[in-house]
This record gives sequence, C-alpha cells and structure tokens, in this order.
Amino acid sequence: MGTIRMTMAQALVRFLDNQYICVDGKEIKFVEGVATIFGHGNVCGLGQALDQNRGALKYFQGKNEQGMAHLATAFARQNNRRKIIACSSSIGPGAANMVTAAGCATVNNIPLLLLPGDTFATRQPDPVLQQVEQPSSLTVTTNDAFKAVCKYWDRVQRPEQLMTAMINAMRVLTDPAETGAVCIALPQDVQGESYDYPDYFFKKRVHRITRSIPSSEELQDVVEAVVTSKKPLVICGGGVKYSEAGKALLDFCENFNIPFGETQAGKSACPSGSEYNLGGIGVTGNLAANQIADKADLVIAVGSRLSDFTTSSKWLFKNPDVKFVTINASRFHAYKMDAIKAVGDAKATLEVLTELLRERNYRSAYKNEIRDAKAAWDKEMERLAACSYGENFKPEIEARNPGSIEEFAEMTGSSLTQTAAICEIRRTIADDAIVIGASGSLPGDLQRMWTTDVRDSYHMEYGYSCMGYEISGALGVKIAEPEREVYAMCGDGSFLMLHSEFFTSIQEHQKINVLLFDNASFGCINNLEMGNGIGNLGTEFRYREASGDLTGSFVPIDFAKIAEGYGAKSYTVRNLAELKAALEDSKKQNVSTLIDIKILPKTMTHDYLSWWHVGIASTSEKPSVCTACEKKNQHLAQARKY
Ligand SMILES: Cc1ncc(C[n+]2csc(CCOP(=O)(O)OP(=O)(O)O)c2C)c(N)n1
Ligand SMILES: O=C1C[C@@H](O)[C@H](O)[C@@H](O)C1=O
Ligand SMILES: [Mg+2]
Repeated sequence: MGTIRMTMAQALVRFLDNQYICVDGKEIKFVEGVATIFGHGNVCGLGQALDQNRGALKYFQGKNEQGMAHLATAFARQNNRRKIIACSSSIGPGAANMVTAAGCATVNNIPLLLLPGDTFATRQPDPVLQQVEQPSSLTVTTNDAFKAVCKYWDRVQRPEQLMTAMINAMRVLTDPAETGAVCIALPQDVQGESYDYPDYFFKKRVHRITRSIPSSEELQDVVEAVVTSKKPLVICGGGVKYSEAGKALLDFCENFNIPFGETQAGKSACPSGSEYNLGGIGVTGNLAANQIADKADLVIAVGSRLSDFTTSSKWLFKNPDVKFVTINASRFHAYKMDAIKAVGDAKATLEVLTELLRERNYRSAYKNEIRDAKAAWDKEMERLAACSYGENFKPEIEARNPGSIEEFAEMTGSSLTQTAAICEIRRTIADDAIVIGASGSLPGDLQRMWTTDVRDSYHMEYGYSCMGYEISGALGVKIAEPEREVYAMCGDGSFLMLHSEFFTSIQEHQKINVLLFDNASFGCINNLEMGNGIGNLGTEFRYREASGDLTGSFVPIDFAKIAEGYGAKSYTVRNLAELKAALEDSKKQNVSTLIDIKILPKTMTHDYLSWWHVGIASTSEKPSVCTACEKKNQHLAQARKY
C-alpha cells in the first residue's frame, strides 16, 4: 500500500473524480463537477483543492446557494440519477441557504451531495464569523439543520474521517431506494489539514446499480390480486422514469388492457399518445384519469410515493372493494395504503409480472370506458384551448376578488387566459423540448393538460413544490441536455422569490427560456384562500394604501426589462398572436430568453373529480368558512382513514 500526503479537501476532490456507476452494463462517470459559492468557510480549503487540481471535474459558480443546489438536483434528475454535481458553500448563511434544496432533493429521491463549510474543529477562533453559537452545545452548528432533510449526514472532524464519510455518501447517493440529499459538513480548518491517505482510497470505484426483483411470494401475491380484478388501474410514478421502465409499463398495460394515470414525476415516461395513457391523476388530475380511478377495483402504483396529490388525499378510489398493489424499489414507499407489496426495480418487476400474467391469460374487463373517458377529456381540452377574454367573461375559477380580472386586463392590456396560453405553447414549441415546473398554479394545469410523446420532456418538481426551482432547475436540465430547448414554466411569485441562476445561464452560454406567467398574484393560493371562504389577504400583489392595508391597485412589473438587464432576449405578450410570435422568435436566439406573459388571474384550470385535504378553521365568524369546513368534513368521511 502506498500513501499520498494531501489535505482533506484535496483528497475529497480526487475521490469525487474517481467515482463511477454501472447500470445495465454501462459505465458512467458519476460526478460531473462541483458548484460553489465561496466564502471564508470553504475558499481556502476546498477552493484551494479545486484550484490546484480538479482532474476532470467541471467547476460551476452559483449565485444563490439554494438555486445552485436546485440546479444540481435538476441535473441529476434529468440524468435519471446517474450523474451529479456536488455543491459546496461557506459556513452559516451560505450553508443554511442549501437546506431548502436538500429537502427538495430528498423528497424527490434525487441524489444531491452537499459539502457545506463548518465551524473550526479546533474551536480556536471560537466563535468564528457566522457561527450561530448554541449555548446548550458547541457541537451544534448551522449544518445540524441538514439532518432533518438529508438521507445521510456526517461531519469530517479529522482528515481521516473523510474516507468512511465518503464511502457512506456514495452508498446512499447510488442506492435507488435510499437516495436523496447527503450532507458532508467540512469544518474549515480540517479542509486544509494533511494526512497520509492510502492510495486505494483513490482507486477508480464503480458502484453497481442493480435491478432487484421481488421475491416469488410477493410476485404471486400481486398476480393473484390482478387476476381477480376486473377494473385495474396503473399509476405511473417517477420510479418508472428512473428505472427506464416506460416500455415495460406500456407492454404491461397493452397486454392486459389496463389503463394508466401519470403522477407529476411519472409524466413523459410513456407517450401521451398511447390509448392506455389517461394523463395526470389525482388532485391535479384530469377528467379521464379521475373518472376511471373512481371505479377501479385494483390500483397498481408503480414507482410512486402515493402522495396526497396523487391519491386525492386517499379519497379518489371510491370502489368499496378497491385494493392496492405497490411496486417500488423502496420498502418504505411500498408499505403505503396497506398495499400488496412487490419490492423491486420497476422495469424488472413489470417484465416478470407480464410473463406471469400471460401464463394466466389475464385480461381486464374494460370495454369502451377507457376510450370514452379520454374522449370526454379531449373535448374539455378543446374548450380550455379556446377560452378567451371578452364580454360576459366567466373565468374557470369562481372564487375571486371582484374586479381583479378587469383591473388586470386594463393595467396590462391582456386578453390571455392561462389555459389557452398553455395550449399555444404546446402547439408551438418543439416536440422534444423539455418543460420544467415546480410551484403555483402551473403544475396543476400542466399535469392535466400537457401531453408529450418524447421521453423525459416533462420535468416537474412536485414533491416539495419549491418556488424557485423552476429557473435554477431549467439550467441544471440544460447542462444535462444541451441539445434540447428547455422551458421554465414559472409564476410571477416564483420568479420574484428566486431567479439568481438566470444570470448563471447567461454566464454559461447555456440558453434557457423562461415562460413567466404574470397574474400579479400568488394565484393558486388566492384560489385556495378564497375557495375556502376566506377573504383576499396577502395573495395579490397590490400597493399598500393609506388605510394601512395592501388593498391598493395592482403593482405593475416589467419582467421583460429585468431579463434584458441580465443580457437576455425578452418579450412581453398580451394575446395569443404575440405569444406565438415571441415563442417562434425565441427559438432563433442563442442567448437565454424570457417571455413576460401577462395572464388574466383566475384563468387556470379548476378541479376535475378531485379533493385535497387542507387544514380549515373549524370555528369562524364567516359563514363561508363554516361551509368550507362542513364540505371538508363530508369529503373526509368518504376518504380512507390512513
Ligand atoms: C419556497 C416556497 N414557499 C412558499 C410556497 C407556497 N406557495 C405555493 S404556490 C405559491 C404562490 C405561487 O405564485 P406564482 O408563482 O405567482 O404562481 P401562480 O399560483 O400565480 O400561478 C406559494 C406562496 C412554496 N410552494 N414554496
Ligand atoms: O401550497 C401549495 C398549493 C399548490 O397548489 C401549489 O402548486 C404548491 O406550489 C403549493 O406549495
Ligand atoms: Mg402568479
């Protein structure tokens, strides 16, 4: 055994540069690079190491630590979790800025390696700048906040600890069932401390991602459940994408005449054009999927977390005899809904099940129901595409602040509805373009309305639904797939919250397109608030009045000008013709673009046969709130208890 004397940070960089994964016999370099925002907590340790020798690792400069970590998350997700960009911050606020992104990666089961600087292990300068100082324990630092949102957490207090810390980091990052955010906190003095590392720590390491198959007993349980069902329904979750099981799922459904609904994470694993694909299911599902779900006697959830949005808070499946099957790499997720479980890789499991069910000559009892449900939704889509503003205009969302739509139309000159704009975007952008979303009203509309036959062209972060992911994520996706056009579908509220990496896209010459839906409000929350009988508080962007409240007129924002200031090409559009022209022109640009789409409030889609359980006041002075509470209790009485 030879040894190499290096600092801990130098050893970390060299280790990262030598990690590979192997999946289906294909070897892939796992770490693409390191993104950082330097501060005193990491520049002289990790910064020195990256500057001296970063091997084949690329360097990325973040502008906001949260945005940078979202970028890395989106990069990993678009690469089907087969490549990562590690993220490093300074100590204190820089580290804390990554906590939100860590939660976001963990809930979505996406590998994200975080390397925040930490306070001095020696405690010599105690307290160092940005040290929080918990009088109850000096071992507690800002980085302890990562424990709640990471799948693995470690702090390297001696240089030799790096070795077991990083082996465990890789264990978690490359495990399909366990992956998520990993935090390896790096005290700033230890980053620069030297140690004689054994050379075998730096050898090329290949982590095999295997396709586990459920036990034969589990498979038999599933087979029996399917053969005794007449109206089964498959839910296509994100695990189908990560396992590249789209074809296996389609074969399964075609063989046995089983329709499937898509979750946000599962959309674009299979073509929308398939006669069995009902589209989005759940709270933000469409008429076709939710109609079939209502009657299903067996729900087969493949690679799904079965979140409240997917199950309509356990209310969607109303057949009194309904049973659940879960196919999931994670035993934790497989245990949900008291399901009949098959713990294994989605692709491998579906392939085996297809063989087993063929032997039993199984075929569901559906006749025209699938076709009819889809036809009804297609008709509704035509109506949504044609929604336009004019005399006696009736918006999709009933509960509203009287006068807001007219005031917005007058202020902006817009006649654009959100549903028609989305249809125009679908018609105009390339088939293989990738849309990215996360928060606000757009994910609901897109899950219902967006169709695509191109794999991995729908990238929706709806586990954390984290405002600010859209633009940061778009850049991560573009770095993962530079040949494809990438569109961030972003509300005005989300843009205002975080768009720092828009500038990074310009710096990187990585063109992204921001489709900014400006409705002068936190629109979906305004819907939720007013739809539950509450007033119009804090969800529209209005001036403060002399009376003391935020009840003045709408505050106009020129988002196109903001984008122009960064060096992007930008447009403002107020009708379908302008939107189409801007979309066409933006395709010709080499630089990032932003289209400021002035969208009439309340013109997003409403619910289709779904319910979402939110906390509602059970005592109120307002009768409308009491009515909302009664409605909630009625729904709750129909829902599964757990
Ligand atoms: C980081 C974060 N903070 C708060 C929320 C809660 N939230 C969800 S949507 C929303 C408003 C979104 O407004 P906008 O982006 O304009 O989208 P719209 O609903 O108007 O389409 C808020 C505050 C969130 N999802 N993420
Ligand atoms: O609270 C929320 C409501 C959802 O409608 C929205 O899409 C999501 O971003 C959210 O956080
Ligand atoms: Mg908005």
